[in-house]
Amino acid sequence: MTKQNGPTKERELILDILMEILEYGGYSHVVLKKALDKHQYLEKQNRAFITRVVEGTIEYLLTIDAVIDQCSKTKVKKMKPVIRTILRMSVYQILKMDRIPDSAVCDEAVKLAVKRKFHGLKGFVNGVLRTISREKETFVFTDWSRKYSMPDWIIELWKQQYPAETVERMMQAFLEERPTSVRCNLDRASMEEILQSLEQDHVTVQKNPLADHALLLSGYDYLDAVTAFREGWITVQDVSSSFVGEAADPKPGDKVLDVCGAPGGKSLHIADKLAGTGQVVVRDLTENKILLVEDNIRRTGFTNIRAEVWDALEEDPSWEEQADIVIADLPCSGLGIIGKKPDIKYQVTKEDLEDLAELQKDILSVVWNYVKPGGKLIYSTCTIDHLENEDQRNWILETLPFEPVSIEGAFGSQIKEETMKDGYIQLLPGRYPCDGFFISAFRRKA
Ligand SMILES: C[S@@+](CC[C@H](N)C(=O)[O-])C[C@H]1O[C@@H](n2cnc3c(N)ncnc32)[C@H](O)[C@@H]1O
Repeated sequence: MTKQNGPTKERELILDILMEILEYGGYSHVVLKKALDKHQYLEKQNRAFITRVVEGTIEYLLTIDAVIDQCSKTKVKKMKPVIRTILRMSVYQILKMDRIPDSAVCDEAVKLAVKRKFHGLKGFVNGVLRTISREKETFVFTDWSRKYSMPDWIIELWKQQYPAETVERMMQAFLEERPTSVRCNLDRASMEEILQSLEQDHVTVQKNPLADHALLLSGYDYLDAVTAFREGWITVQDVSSSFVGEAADPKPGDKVLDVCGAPGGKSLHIADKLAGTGQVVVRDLTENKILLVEDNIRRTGFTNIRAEVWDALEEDPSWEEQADIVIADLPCSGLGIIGKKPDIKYQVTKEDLEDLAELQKDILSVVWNYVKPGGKLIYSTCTIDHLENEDQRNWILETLPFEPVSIEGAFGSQIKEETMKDGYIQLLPGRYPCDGFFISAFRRKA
């Protein structure tokens, strides 16, 4: 680690990144990626340290704040934003990173406070952190909100919908370390070629237990430096999300419309499955989103896919009854991907769920008519919440001219749920080693 009189560069960066996320509402994955891209000169281990402390502090924020509040007269909410951020990132290191001596964490925190012109508060920072370090074995929370750092309203919502053990397992799973989940573009390269290339780049690879087309990667620095990624042989996509392509099960020559498709994960998978035949059109709301899709199309090199800006709420008569498959992977609350994007649990509100459910219905009311009679509609979300999932499926069956299509066996032998014969599944973290995801498949009645 780069040592200097002031705080280390890495800790200054962590402070800046966390300030942007926790005080100004930035998305953790976006802010972190931007910072790491800008500081590519940092060594791999320092970049890994930054990522771990930023992600960990956000994941455990409610637990960390409860610990600080127990040991400080001034409560976290009343503290100066810079000071509370220094304390939060330091408490994460004290509680969760054994290899760093607590005394070093305290010293660095004091240096950070001084560097950010809070000389007068260095005694306070030092005092709070030394107390926490001394008493750390005593912080045992039994209530789920502080134990798993989950807002009460989300716990209550899930407890109304699932058995308590399922909810607890889910929250435990969200806090587990996750390698990067990638899907292999098997029309671009064979699994053998991909594995060989990853090995040459010294990437640690595990087979994904849930699907033959998916791998779990770790031990790399940036993805852009991994040959298999640069060549477009792999795409970052959770295995649960790749099941949308499996449920769609496109046939050679199919015409597919993905109405809310950036950055293109599901569409690229379908383009891969179509093996150069058919046509996939990916739409999203803004030019910036479509640029992301186009980057991915360029990188993967598929020629049977294109992207365009289109508001899914706006009817497009040119697509009426034209699509063999419509993918409606709609905007949702994202409660299933809290493990990857932990800031979601603090940002989403109960009202958001209701607004999103309305938006999903509004979009579905337009896009269903693009499916040709006998064609398929796939409705999916990356959330865990009946209002956006099972209730929407029921609404589709009651309101639109669709019937369920069985997805039994569609995701390989490891995924078995009773509901699959009725054309839907709610994947739950903790039950399966993947994100929380909802997929439902329908056929338009002739
Ligand atoms: C869940 S994400 C899609 C992820 C994508 N299917 C994938 O696999 O990469 C939902 C997308 O819907 C887009 N979106 C939201 N409102 C929209 C609208 N009215 N029309 C088109 N796209 C919209 C968002 O910009 C976002 O990219």
